[in-house]
Amino acid sequence: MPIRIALNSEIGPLDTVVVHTPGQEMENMTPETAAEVLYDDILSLPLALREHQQLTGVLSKVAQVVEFRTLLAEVLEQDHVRRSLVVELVSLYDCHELRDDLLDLPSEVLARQLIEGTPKLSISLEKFLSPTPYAIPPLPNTFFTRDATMCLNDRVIIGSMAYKARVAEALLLKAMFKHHPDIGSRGFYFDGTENRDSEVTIEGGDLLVIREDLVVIGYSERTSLAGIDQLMRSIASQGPVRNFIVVEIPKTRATIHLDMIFTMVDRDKCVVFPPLITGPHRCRAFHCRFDRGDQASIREYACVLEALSALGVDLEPVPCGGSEQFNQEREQWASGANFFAFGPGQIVGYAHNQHTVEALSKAGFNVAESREVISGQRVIDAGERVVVTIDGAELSRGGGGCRCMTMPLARRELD
Ligand SMILES: NC(=O)NCCC[C@H](N)C(=O)O
Repeated sequence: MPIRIALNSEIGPLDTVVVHTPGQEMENMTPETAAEVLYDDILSLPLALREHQQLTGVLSKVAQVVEFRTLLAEVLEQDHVRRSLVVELVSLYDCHELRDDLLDLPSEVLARQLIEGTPKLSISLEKFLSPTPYAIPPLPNTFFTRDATMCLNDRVIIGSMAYKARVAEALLLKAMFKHHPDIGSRGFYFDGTENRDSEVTIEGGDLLVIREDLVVIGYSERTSLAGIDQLMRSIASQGPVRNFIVVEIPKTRATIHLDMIFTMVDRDKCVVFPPLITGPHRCRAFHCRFDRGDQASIREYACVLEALSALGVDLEPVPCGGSEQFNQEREQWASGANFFAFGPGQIVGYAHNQHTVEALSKAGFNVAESREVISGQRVIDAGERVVVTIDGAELSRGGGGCRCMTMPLARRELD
């Protein structure tokens, strides 16, 4: 399965996507520790798994779906990778006493354990009295494969995570991209794990690839201005991206990333949270263009749709939650604007956001249930506009939707 990184849109027909089926890490938290690991509540793994299987079931019908856990285990077979990753993690969490035990584990067990958490050895009073049973903590956000690394054109971006709870995800994924023998790229546009300057943060939910030369970036709770400036310069110096539209979004829990309020779903359509994208309090957008060197010329627009239109991308907004603000707010909170496109006009999202699904139907999308797509009863025609719905009442309580749970590596060109 050799994979070449190739991604120049949000909606090109999907070839390969990385997902992570949640494991025990999802239940390795208590109500007290949930907030620390960026959860709003504790989740039930069996319920979440059932829903996640609907997502992977649908995507497997149309593309190659690869499990992060498998890729990680494969890359850990290389001794130098295993050694450098383990050393990096025991240093990050100050638990050098675990190094040799970890190095001795079979690759599959080690891969699982690095995600599910490594129990502590109480070799000091501080460790003995520490309230957590873990030396290397579980990574319950791993199933949001979107955020820690990103693909753009034929290269990779390694995120600079805003919270320590997600830093290890970036290290594990970086090892995968750097060393997996079957994954080929032209290298990294940016490596946010290199210089851990706390001012510089970048997460994948804030990066939308519109065209080979055009990217939209959210300036959010998770992605800082310092991060955006560095990222833009680094990408522009390597090309072919020259145009960036930066959208300044509120720094709130409901809007951690831009993809929670804006996702592209077809050549001419996007799903938006109206209060922040089209309404009177819409977020301003800045077109940053790099023509010469690392200096940007910047122009402000009233909103992202205006900025995109000026660059030749006209998108009709479909309102998350329909026409009533009350429903828009409820459904946005439940990841109602967060769709994943597996082809132009072919998207997957949560069934519980009924007003959003209805708005998509009005905008010309057929509605299909994941069960019928997976069983083969419902075949998706080439060129059909369709939203496939999955159950997501449990998954969405982890704080994200279908775009957050998918990291596309390769899409075909749009014609
Ligand atoms: N792209 C996204 O919006 N991802 C959702 C991430 C949710 C996760 N609990 C977090 O707070 O990082």
